[in-house]
Amino acid sequence: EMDCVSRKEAAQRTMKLHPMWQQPIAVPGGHCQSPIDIVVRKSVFDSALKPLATDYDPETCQQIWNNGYSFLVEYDDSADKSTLKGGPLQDQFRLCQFHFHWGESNAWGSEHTVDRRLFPAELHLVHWNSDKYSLFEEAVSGDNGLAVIGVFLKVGKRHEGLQKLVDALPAIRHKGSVVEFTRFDPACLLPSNTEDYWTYHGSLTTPPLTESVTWIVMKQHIEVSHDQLAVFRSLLFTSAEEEVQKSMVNNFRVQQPLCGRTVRSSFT
Ligand SMILES: NS(=O)(=O)c1ccc(NCc2ccco2)cc1
Ligand SMILES: [Zn+2]
Repeated sequence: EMDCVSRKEAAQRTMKLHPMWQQPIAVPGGHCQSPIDIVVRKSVFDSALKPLATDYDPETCQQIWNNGYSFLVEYDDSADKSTLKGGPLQDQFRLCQFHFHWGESNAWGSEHTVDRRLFPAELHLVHWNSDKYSLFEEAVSGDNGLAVIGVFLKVGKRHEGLQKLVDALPAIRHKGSVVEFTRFDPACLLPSNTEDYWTYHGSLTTPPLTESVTWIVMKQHIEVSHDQLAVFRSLLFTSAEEEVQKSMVNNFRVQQPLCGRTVRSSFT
């Protein structure tokens, strides 16, 4: 059972187990960190939780790039065009980007787990509270600033909507590369059932690890093919100039202590 460890211990765990971060990370407060293991039988049903209301405009899709942690598809969030409301949220949130986390094998790769079950990958759709803030950067460290939808990926049939994105990846193999990427509707990456989810208060899972996130983790996964996932693994952590190239795999953070938080479910 993961106890609520000291910040030092948590930082040591993160650093030791997670080669991606060499420098120790002093997390702000550190008792609402993500990801977590979702213990289904300990989640609390809340009948007030509404279905997710996403309203994404594919015309706001701008570019896809390799930031050295994952690859991001970025959206124009200068107006309320691609929005998320409903679910556990009281305010309106704007989509700014989505990205994934995955493993070197199909046996692991997700950040959240469900009753300790690992998935080969996890999609994060990142939104910020445009009722309270005027920029993502402000919302990152603000109260109730962010809402991230997590969707688990399983290996199975080919995901037709994902293929346009997979085809763009060879052009951004190295850290820092960017290509134009337009008219992509991220709604195609959501499961058919957007009523059933778990929600809890947590953090970003990469630096700055700020605890401003309302997490919404979908119960239903999406399926992608083995070959599509293999293209994710062809990306590199390293930039073109670096002599030693490192495959972009295992870009997930280890589970963090729940520290007494309640995970609510929108379904029984
Ligand atoms: N994996 S995730 O969904 O929790 C996530 C989402 C977004 C960022 N952004 C990090 C950032 C950039 C500028 C300020 O902050 C980091 C992590
Ligand atoms: Zn993420």
